[in-house]
Amino acid sequence: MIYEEKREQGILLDGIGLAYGKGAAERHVLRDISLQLAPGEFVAVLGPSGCGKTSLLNILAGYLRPTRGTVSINGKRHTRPDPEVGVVFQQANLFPWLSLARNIEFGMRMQNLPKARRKERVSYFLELMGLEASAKLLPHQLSGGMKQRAAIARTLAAEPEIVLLDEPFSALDALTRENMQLHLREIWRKTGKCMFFITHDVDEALLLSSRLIVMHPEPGRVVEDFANPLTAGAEDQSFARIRSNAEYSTLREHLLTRMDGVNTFV
Ligand SMILES: Nc1ncnc2c1ncn2[C@@H]1O[C@H](COP(=O)(O)OP(=O)(O)OP(=O)(O)O)[C@@H](O)[C@H]1O
Repeated sequence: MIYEEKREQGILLDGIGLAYGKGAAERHVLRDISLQLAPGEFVAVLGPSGCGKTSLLNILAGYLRPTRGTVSINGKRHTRPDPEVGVVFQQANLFPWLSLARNIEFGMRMQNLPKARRKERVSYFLELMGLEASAKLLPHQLSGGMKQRAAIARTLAAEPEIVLLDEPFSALDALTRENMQLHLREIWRKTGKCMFFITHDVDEALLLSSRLIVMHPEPGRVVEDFANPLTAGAEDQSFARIRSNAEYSTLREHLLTRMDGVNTFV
């Protein structure tokens, strides 16, 4: 019984396959992807362009129906977008007519959470993101990094089971990006959410994740899935310290080869 309860926790992808098009135009984009994602995991997903990372994220989000297989969340079939899955995109996509605080509150309003609870959570996330002083500003008055922090706060405030992030920092400059990475790590540690984080940046994946997944294309499939030894039990280490770990460059090279050398490793 205990085993049953444990087995049902988290997100389960079972035999996911996806084809776009029909007949002669049919293209198999994902094949037989089975993954179990546990609460509290930070999963970085790497892979060459076109290997199906975003398609997989869209299936997890409930935006796209797989051709084969199922997605379940805590034992319940997941087939359409719902508040259990939060999504953060490359561009912040804030509502331009709402203040930063109102943007963060938006998902909670949709869920009809009581006003006092909404207020409390907006304050919590404004503080967590270091955005208290900007609560009343409109999106066009914010920097790129602030907008993306607000977008992450808006997603988390709706209390999803899992947060899907599709290259959320790729539009930011290097300094803002590193700040955002630190913020995200802090938020992940404080909230204990499962993060499913797509990136092209091997360093970002190594610094942030607790688990690393590499996909290969045609059709998209998982070819590597392992716990990140650099961050295990060291989540509060500085990035410089993680980078100075003797294993860092070996692992980095390995991932780069796996991402690049698709033909060598198939
Ligand atoms: N709506 C669609 N119709 C047909 N083909 C599609 C569609 N969306 C994606 N594809 C194709 O599916 C494959 C996987 O695309 P996807 O965007 O999931 O890959 P990706 O790994 O996220 O790529 P990138 O890293 O460049 O964002 C690509 O070959 C793409 O051209």
